[in-house]
Amino acid sequence: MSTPIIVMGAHGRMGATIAQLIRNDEAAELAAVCERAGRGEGLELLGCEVGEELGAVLKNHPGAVVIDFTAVQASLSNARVCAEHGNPIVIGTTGFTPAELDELRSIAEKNPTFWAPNMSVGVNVLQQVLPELVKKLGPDYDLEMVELHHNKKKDAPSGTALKLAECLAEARDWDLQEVGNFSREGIIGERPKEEIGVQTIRGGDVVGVHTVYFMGPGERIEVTHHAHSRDTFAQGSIRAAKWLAGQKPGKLYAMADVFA
Ligand SMILES: NC(=O)C1=CN([C@@H]2O[C@H](COP(=O)(O)OP(=O)(O)OC[C@H]3O[C@@H](n4cnc5c(N)ncnc54)[C@H](OP(=O)(O)O)[C@@H]3O)[C@@H](O)[C@H]2O)C=CC1
Ligand SMILES: O=C(O)C1=N[C@H](C(=O)O)C[C@H](O)C1
Repeated sequence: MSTPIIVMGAHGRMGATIAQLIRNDEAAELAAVCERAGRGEGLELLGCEVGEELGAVLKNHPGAVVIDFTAVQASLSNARVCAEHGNPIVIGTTGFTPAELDELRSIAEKNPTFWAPNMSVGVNVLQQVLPELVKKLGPDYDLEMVELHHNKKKDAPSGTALKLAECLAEARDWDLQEVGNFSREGIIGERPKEEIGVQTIRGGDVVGVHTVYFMGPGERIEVTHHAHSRDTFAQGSIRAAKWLAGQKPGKLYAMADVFA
């Protein structure tokens, strides 16, 4: 069976990658792509419907799954439109505030909705493994993270870094809102024990690198995930779309649900 998929932001770095991979996937069909009004030039080469307004496109494709890697306000609006039409939606956009994520959670109660700040297999395995490392190393190890991305990225720290930092914090029974330190400058004094530092580096065409440091007495462990290309995220989103097509609403699904 082939899952019909609609790709938002099809000229974007992720949208374009996802649309191409769907075309090469026998178990998925590129039903339509959407771009901002007047920005659809060249997309007709994809051989599917090219739309500007999601609601109008969904009327032609009941049941199709929408994949959205755009921007926070666009993704929220697209999630609302999908809920009106009953089309499932997979969102990869990062930079949501806690309140905006709450809105996605409430939409997910009525319509199948999925969000993951990183759709690679490796990062999702890291989410399971990092808490084990925190617990096995014990409380003497300081936890820090550095994330590198390309110079076009708009949000900081990355959604992945925030998610991994949440995993670290939970493993220590800490609240990231209280212990997260996202910038250091000046005479800041000694590092508090209850802290997780997350530093952001931007430059060039780096696809995405996340390093978690466990720094203790006399030694340190560094765990790094390198994304070699956007295909790894795109393949994850297509896998999630195929999976979401068969799900009922109820919760905001994540990659762990797909792997379960
Ligand atoms: N979850 C994951 O695994 C991954 C998540 N991401 C996240 O995905 C998002 C997109 O990344 P990327 O592809 O690099 O970004 P791009 O800027 O390359 O692409 C975004 C696309 O969305 C469109 N868009 C943005 N805002 C709007 C809007 N308000 N209305 C309609 N269309 C809009 C853009 O159009 P225009 O150019 O006209 O603005 C563009 O086509 C980011 O939040 C990024 O962090 C990225 C990689 C992996
Ligand atoms: O904007 C990107 O490029 C990426 N964004 C995601 C994030 O913010 O974590 C995932 C990946 O690292 C690439």
